[in-house]
Amino acid sequence: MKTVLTIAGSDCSGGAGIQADIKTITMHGAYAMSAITALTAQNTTGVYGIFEVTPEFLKQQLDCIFTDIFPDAVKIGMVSDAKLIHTIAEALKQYQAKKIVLDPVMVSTSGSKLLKDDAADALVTELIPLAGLITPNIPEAEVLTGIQIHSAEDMVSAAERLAEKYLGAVLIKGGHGKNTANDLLYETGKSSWFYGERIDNPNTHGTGCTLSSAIASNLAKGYDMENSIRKAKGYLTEALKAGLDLGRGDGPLMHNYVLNTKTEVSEY
Ligand SMILES: Nc1ncnc2c1ncn2[C@@H]1O[C@H](COP(=O)(O)OP(=O)(O)O)[C@@H](O)[C@H]1O
Ligand SMILES: Cc1ncc(COP(=O)(O)O)c(N)n1
Repeated sequence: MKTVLTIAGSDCSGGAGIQADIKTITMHGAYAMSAITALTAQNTTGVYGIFEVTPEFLKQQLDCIFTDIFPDAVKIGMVSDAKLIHTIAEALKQYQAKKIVLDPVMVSTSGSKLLKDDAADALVTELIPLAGLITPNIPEAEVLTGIQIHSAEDMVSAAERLAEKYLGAVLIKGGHGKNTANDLLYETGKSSWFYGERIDNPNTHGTGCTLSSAIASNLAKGYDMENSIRKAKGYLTEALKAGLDLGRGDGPLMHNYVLNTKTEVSEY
């Protein structure tokens, strides 16, 4: 069985963060492990509290994982603090972690800051260079490049700018566009579009977390970058299309939509 580690924050309401990642990795038939950077008190209406772990405890979690069940791929999500970012970067180098997908989480869909102001530099200088793929959404790509993105051409310019700075591949997600949901991959000087049908569903809590952990799962299973993204986008689109409607705000995806006909283990 392939193994995937997610290093991210916990979302007690189950739609984003560690919980979305574990559901996604499990639905991909891989073994999910987690190193938790922070507990968040949040639900579909907003983020109400963040309780970070200490750098020492994060390192302890990473040591336990890497010295026992080595992950075939690693996904990194919310890491709000510079010291925690540093701890992760050092551990990934120490254990020579492979296939690192980094979702540079900055602000939640509900509008809360998930990255401290003084941590953005550490993310850029310490963690992004270790990633094989980074997956910024449009507002995150704007912060990372200083380019205002209003069109598909702007997405290409931003991806080129990011690729000049970092060695890895860049996927700019287009979910924040109005009528489209097209994502752009820029890898070794070449750009490829992943066209997605825009689904009329306001319940998009955790889309970014889900996409990046699906990509990490596919990479762990041995697919190349392009196929890993194509398959991940297919999974995400179906999970959104399934039309789950939970909570009073921006609800979660149906990660287990493939079980549509048999919804409980007891039915097998
Ligand atoms: N309404 C939608 N219909 C179809 N795909 C969507 C929709 N909203 C987001 N996506 C897709 O979800 C993924 C995450 O994108 P995005 O929402 O931009 O990231 P984030 O969750 O990090 O803000 C991308 O593949 C994007 O194209
Ligand atoms: C712990 C955690 N990690 C990431 C997100 C971002 O997800 P989204 O952009 O869909 O709100 C979140 N809300 N919570």
